[in-house]
Amino acid sequence: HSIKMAGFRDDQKCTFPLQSIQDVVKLFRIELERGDEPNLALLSIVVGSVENLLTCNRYLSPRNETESEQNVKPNFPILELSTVEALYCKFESQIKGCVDVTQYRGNSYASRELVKKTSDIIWSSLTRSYCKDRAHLQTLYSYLTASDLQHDCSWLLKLERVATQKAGSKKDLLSERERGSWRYPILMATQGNKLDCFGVAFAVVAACQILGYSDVHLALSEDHAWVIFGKDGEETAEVTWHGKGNEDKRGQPVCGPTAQKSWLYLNGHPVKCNRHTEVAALVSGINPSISATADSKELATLQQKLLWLLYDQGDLKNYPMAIGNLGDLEEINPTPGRSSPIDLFHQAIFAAQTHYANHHVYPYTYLGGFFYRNGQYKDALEAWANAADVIRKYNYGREDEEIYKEFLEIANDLIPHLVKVVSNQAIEAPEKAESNCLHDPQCFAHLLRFYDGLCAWEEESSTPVLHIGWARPLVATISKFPAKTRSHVDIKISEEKEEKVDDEKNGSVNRRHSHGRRDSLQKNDVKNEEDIVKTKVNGSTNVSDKKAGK
Ligand SMILES: CC1(C)CN=C(N2CCN(c3ncnc4sc(CC(F)F)cc34)CC2)S1
Repeated sequence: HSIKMAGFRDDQKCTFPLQSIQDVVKLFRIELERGDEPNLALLSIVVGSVENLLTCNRYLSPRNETESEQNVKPNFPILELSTVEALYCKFESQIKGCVDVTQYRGNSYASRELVKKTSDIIWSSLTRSYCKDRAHLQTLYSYLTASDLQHDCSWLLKLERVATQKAGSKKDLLSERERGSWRYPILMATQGNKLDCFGVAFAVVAACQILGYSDVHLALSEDHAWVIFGKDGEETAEVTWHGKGNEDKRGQPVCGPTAQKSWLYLNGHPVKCNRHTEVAALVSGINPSISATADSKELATLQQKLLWLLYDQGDLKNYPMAIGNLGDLEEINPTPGRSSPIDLFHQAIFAAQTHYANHHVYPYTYLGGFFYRNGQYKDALEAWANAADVIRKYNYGREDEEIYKEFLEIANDLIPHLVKVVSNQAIEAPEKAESNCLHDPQCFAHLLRFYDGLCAWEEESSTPVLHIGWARPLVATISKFPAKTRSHVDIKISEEKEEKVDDEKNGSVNRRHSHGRRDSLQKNDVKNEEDIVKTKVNGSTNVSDKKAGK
């Protein structure tokens, strides 16, 4: 049956061909500022095309012809409207060809069947087997074009070079524009649909937008993505897989015991996107890495400018990770007149505290990582202790590996390194010993709070967290703090009766006994209040706060 192709509007077309970072930013500005919804499929194809050219296809522009292939420095590809339209129409016809919306006519909200059907279309068209955590698999460009040929791309470039050299005279040199467009049909010819976990979820939302369902939106945790739909976005559905070796739960709602306690689902505090936040997720997902050691500067600059555009529109206000990504980019390449990385990381923390009941870990690890890289070790320990105060709210489950690895690296790699550096400082510059971290009880208090959070995370969990591999670095770290420092940390055992603390972990009321051990009680078996005491850990410094590096 004939499918009506919705071409692009004039204000979208007028920005093509895209030949610079500014052109792409202008297209995004038009999409974001217009009254109607930004077109997720269009923007994903554009970003994916540019990313592919700047990282996989090591774009050669005529000016670089003479330079040897190795140190080619791309400036910016030329992205033709025809290429983007062709890929968009391919996606649109595939989706509209497979979903008979007349079957769902009537209710203006999407149904679970429709969401599952859309997910099945994307899912069943993915290449059989491929490396799922490879880079550059997050956009519709990757889904709609062959990535297999990318490896042969050098063959393609050599073929072109031979062809143009054969042509001899200048006039036969194909213009970059023609060569560029000629190059695409081959990439489109073979199937090669690849997407990563996030890419599948994004593709489902983009497909539902094309089908006219404005209620289907992306829900994002710190390591997973699913969709919300229906009246007030009350319905949830898994649409993609998570991790390795986990059976996918596509079509099922996100609920039940696993979703309530595990970090993977953020205990009911995921980022619930609107169309603008979905554009922010697409931009956050831009991956400038060319190789393990090299990044495309152009692509990083594009990502940074697009994030500032979204920031200025207020679209990052409830998206802590996107603000964190911007902070990382600003650390590498500061934009004059803009917020500092530390300000941005604090804005991400504020967003998590304001919108998500402080249930997100990454805002604190963004900040901790920044302090660590910049040698501000006391602040790093405090940020990591705050991160541990978040994870203590959860039970550790088998799909929480990513955050487990994050804390493992902090505890067994970053903190031991930090402690080695400061103990060398104490030896090399004894006169500065007073401001040294190892002589600051507050640093030791942060360390204890960090480990206490990990212990609390483990309690009542189905899977243990800590093991002997954690103990060795812990002992080494603690023993670097002199007894004098440790003695100044007063662990207050106050006899006052503790307020009931409703720990969101499992609805139980948590109380602390005099030994600081946490013993969670179920709601119904309330113990005798008198033996409940409160323990507080904080460092009282033997130097003024100022000198303690506050
Ligand atoms: C402090 C860190 C270790 C540095 N980067 C971190 N990131 C955390 C993950 N990142 C993200 N940045 C924006 N949005 C999202 S949504 C998502 C889950 C996925 F399944 F959809 C991940 C993620 C970006 C990078 S955490």
